[in-house]
Amino acid sequence: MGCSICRTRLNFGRALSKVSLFFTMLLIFMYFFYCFSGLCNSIPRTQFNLQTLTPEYASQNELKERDGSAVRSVSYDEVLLASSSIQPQIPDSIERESLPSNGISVSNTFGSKKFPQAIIIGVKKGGTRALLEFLRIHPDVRAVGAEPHFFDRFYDKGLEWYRHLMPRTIDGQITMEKTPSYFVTKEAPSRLCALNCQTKLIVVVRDPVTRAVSDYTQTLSKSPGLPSFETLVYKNATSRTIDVSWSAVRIGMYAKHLENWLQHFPLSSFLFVSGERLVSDPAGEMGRVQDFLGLKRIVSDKHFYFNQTKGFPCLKKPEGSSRPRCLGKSKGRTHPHIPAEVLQNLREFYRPFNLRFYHMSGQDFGWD
Ligand SMILES: Nc1ncnc2c1ncn2[C@@H]1O[C@H](COP(=O)(O)OS(=O)(=O)O)[C@@H](OP(=O)(O)O)[C@H]1O
Repeated sequence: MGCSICRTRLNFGRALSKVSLFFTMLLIFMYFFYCFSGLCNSIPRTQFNLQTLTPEYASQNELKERDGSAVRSVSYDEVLLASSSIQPQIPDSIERESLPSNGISVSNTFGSKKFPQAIIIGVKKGGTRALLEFLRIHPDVRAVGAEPHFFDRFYDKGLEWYRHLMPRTIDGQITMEKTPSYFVTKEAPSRLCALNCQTKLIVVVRDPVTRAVSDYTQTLSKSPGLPSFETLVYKNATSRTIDVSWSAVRIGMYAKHLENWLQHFPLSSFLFVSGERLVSDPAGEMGRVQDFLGLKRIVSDKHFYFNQTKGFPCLKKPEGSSRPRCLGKSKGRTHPHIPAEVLQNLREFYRPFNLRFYHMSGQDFGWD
């Protein structure tokens, strides 16, 4: 009798441990299922800097390049994806000055990753970084710091790859990105329209002559042996025919590129921001941008001061920082001297394109 009670207890104990083992296994299985379906990403995450992995801590607000290798902030997402099969190539064009000035990345741990509702699609060297950084002060704007280059270089990586690059947003916040090369990419408008034809498009335009020189200055800074501007700008030096195959020239033919976009998007989808006014009156231009995006006018003249040394407007309090900050050294560079006659030739070349662009956009930018 006593023994049968013992046996019953023993069997009950065994059954209990089997049941608890079963539930433990079930819990582990559910956890892995939850993670593999991507839901783990909603767990509050930390962000850290590669700086913490490097012996020397970069104390400056912008990321530094040391011995040619960039030290840059890496989000948890980037590390997560780098170890997975879908690797987001962090574009070379990643803007090092896009980080908060304390060097610590601030991550939104709530909300979800959505496709952008608004994109700064161009133009290269127009002032796109300044615009994005100014917009990021707005509490209802969340933007990717780097240029995703999805609709030009990385389209084959697929939409989920693209969405994953986006920051999390909560209701009422808009997701944004900037990739200036979209404006001149033939396939970009149809690809973007296939995703969302309601996307708001912002184009920062600047005098195409100055833009071309700025573009050349950037290339020269990377390749000091580059031929002179005047060598590259002419297809035929004797006849002084402008070489439209040179990207520094081609990008400035705004009317041509806009025509391509207008095949897929109505004019009302666009806001053209003056690159010149973004420097002379940043608050005024930001007012227009906020209205276009349906945002409350929060970014105002209170946020800017003119830095005499830099020669550009800078932010009193950039996103994630309480200290004033200007854009990095690669923004607002001194341009090399170009003979006045060459600039004049280029100005004449652009005139018909500019006039057509003013007509198409309904705005006179006064470049002529
Ligand atoms: N606030 C402020 N600070 C610094 N620079 C400013 C600012 N606003 C506009 N700009 C102008 O932005 C030009 C660079 O344009 P982008 O940011 O579009 O360049 S890029 O395409 O992302 O490389 C850059 O061109 P360069 O002057 O040739 O360097 C600037 O003239």
